Amino acid sequence: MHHDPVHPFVVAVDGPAGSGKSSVSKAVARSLGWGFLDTGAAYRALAWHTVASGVDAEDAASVIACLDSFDYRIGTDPTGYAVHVGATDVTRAIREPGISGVVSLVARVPEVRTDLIERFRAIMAAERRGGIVVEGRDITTVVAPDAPSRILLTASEEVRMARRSAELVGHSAAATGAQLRARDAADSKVVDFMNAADGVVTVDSTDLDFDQTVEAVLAVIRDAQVRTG
Ligand SMILES: Nc1ncnc2c1ncn2[C@@H]1O[C@H](COP(=O)(O)OP(=O)(O)OP(=O)(O)O)[C@@H](O)[C@H]1O
Ligand SMILES: Nc1ccn([C@@H]2O[C@H](COP(=O)(O)O)[C@@H](O)[C@H]2O)c(=O)n1
Repeated sequence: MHHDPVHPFVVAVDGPAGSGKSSVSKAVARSLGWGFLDTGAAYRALAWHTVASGVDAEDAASVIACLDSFDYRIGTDPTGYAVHVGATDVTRAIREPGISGVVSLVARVPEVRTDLIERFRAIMAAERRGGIVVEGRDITTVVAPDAPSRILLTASEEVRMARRSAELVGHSAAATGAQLRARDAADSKVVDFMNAADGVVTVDSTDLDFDQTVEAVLAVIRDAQVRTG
């Protein structure tokens, strides 16, 4: 398959919670001078919007109704990444455990997925840098199954829980770990991001530090660039 120079080179990255998808993908995009799209941020922003609208995230019909007023914007610049819903900057608020605790309820609704996937594809098509690193749960399989480089970024559950706990100061490690595990269990019912689909390269960062993981992902991308000409 040859890469079309008119369109950005798409790197699709999937993996479980806390595997390093967003931090590693952002660093990879920065190093290549490419764009970066965090699709989980959109599901989180919609969860934030439903909560802010007083909607029960368990009620799929009300969540679907929220899509009409979901004015979500995200940049693809890996050095200046921000998420807005309307005029509100929700970049930090969407990382709070309260949102992590309800986001899977929103993400399991098929109409939500169809709507957001359309938005992701429009953002990818509008990218004017040479490439874009897109990360989430179903990027390698549903959003961009034809991407020239597709990666499953994983790490043992123990390591992922430890990394996430180190990040969330002031929250109990046990509660953080339980939430991560519960989110993976709920999300796995919707898409398979624990097993690499055909043609997807696994990068396991359990025994790698951050820089080594970024380098391993860059090596996979370089191989794909050689393969696709
Ligand atoms: N190889 C690594 N070595 C050490 N720390 C890492 C490594 N990869 C990621 N991290 C750290 O692990 C934490 C979780 O990473 P990140 O938020 O990027 O994961 P994620 O997969 O996007 O998670 P989520 O799906 O929950 O949003 C961050 O603090 C990040 O800096
Ligand atoms: N492609 C995706 C990306 C994310 N989700 C859902 O959003 C949640 C938050 O994602 P993070 O990457 O920020 O952890 C995640 O738990 C999923 O519920 C998704 O369904 N598909």
